[in-house]
Amino acid sequence: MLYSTLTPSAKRQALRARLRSGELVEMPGAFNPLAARLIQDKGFGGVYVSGAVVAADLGLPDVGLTTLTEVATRTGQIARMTDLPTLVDADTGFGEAMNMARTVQTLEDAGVAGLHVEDQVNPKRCGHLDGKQVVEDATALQRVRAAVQARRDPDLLIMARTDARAVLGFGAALDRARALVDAGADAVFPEALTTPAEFEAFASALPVPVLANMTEFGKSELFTREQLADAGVAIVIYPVSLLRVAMGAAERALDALRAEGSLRSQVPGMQTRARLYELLDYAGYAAFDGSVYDFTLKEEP
Ligand SMILES: C[C@](O)(C(=O)O)[C@H](CC(=O)O)C(=O)O
Ligand SMILES: [Mg+2]
Repeated sequence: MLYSTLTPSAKRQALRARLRSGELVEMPGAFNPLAARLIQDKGFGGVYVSGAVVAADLGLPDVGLTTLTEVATRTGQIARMTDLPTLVDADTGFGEAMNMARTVQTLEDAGVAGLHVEDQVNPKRCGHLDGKQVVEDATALQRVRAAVQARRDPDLLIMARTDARAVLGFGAALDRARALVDAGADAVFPEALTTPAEFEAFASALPVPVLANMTEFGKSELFTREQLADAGVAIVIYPVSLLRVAMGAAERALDALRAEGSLRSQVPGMQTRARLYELLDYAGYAAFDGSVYDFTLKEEP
């Protein structure tokens, strides 16, 4: 009950150990704190907090409109719900060097195990859309140096994302990734690579873990965990997937309600009350103090 049983520092150490083991870490994106619980329950290695999802949740496009406070608040709510390490999308750091320093410390306080900062020009956009731009080398490196310098916990994973592949080409993206690692990045997120061979080239050329972004409807095909592990990828994120699944289901249910006048036909696809209570650990609360809340369940159909 009340969730995370581990300190942020223990989760950071666990992520680092897991990365050292060489085993691929799969991180579905949690669109809310409860989803983080589900991700843990299903045996995944980490939870991702997507900038696109935080924005979409607020009804905003992913074009740098969300504020550090909004992202950090949501991230803290998600991270405290799970014992898994949380990796958060820090976009471009919400400004340049000084803002980056504040961003890192604020997200560190929110309990994340790691964060990624990218080299897009502001206003940023989804890395799988056309027309994005990247900053000069000097600015990109300064962002990473500022992030690394600002962290207080040396185990906080600072990941550099480069969007250069789609803008400057493969070779330039790899050069930039090498420079970002020299600037202190603990891991690299090469955005919008197109083939497993490209992931393999990054993973073998860089001395740090490499992340693959398996976002749907983007520029990368949806490679399997085996393909990514064979390519030497260390972390895979499914950033917006659960939001897409949930919103797809919500839309179908609303259509059914319009058409049928009740949700009866939709009940078999719903998470049951019992399963919801299990995820929320009602039993733990009742055991902690039965006088605070006692509950009984009706039989599920
Ligand atoms: C990973 C990403 O940065 C995110 O915010 O989740 C997005 C995902 C998406 O828009 O599909 C991205 O830029 O790839
Ligand atoms: Mg993003």
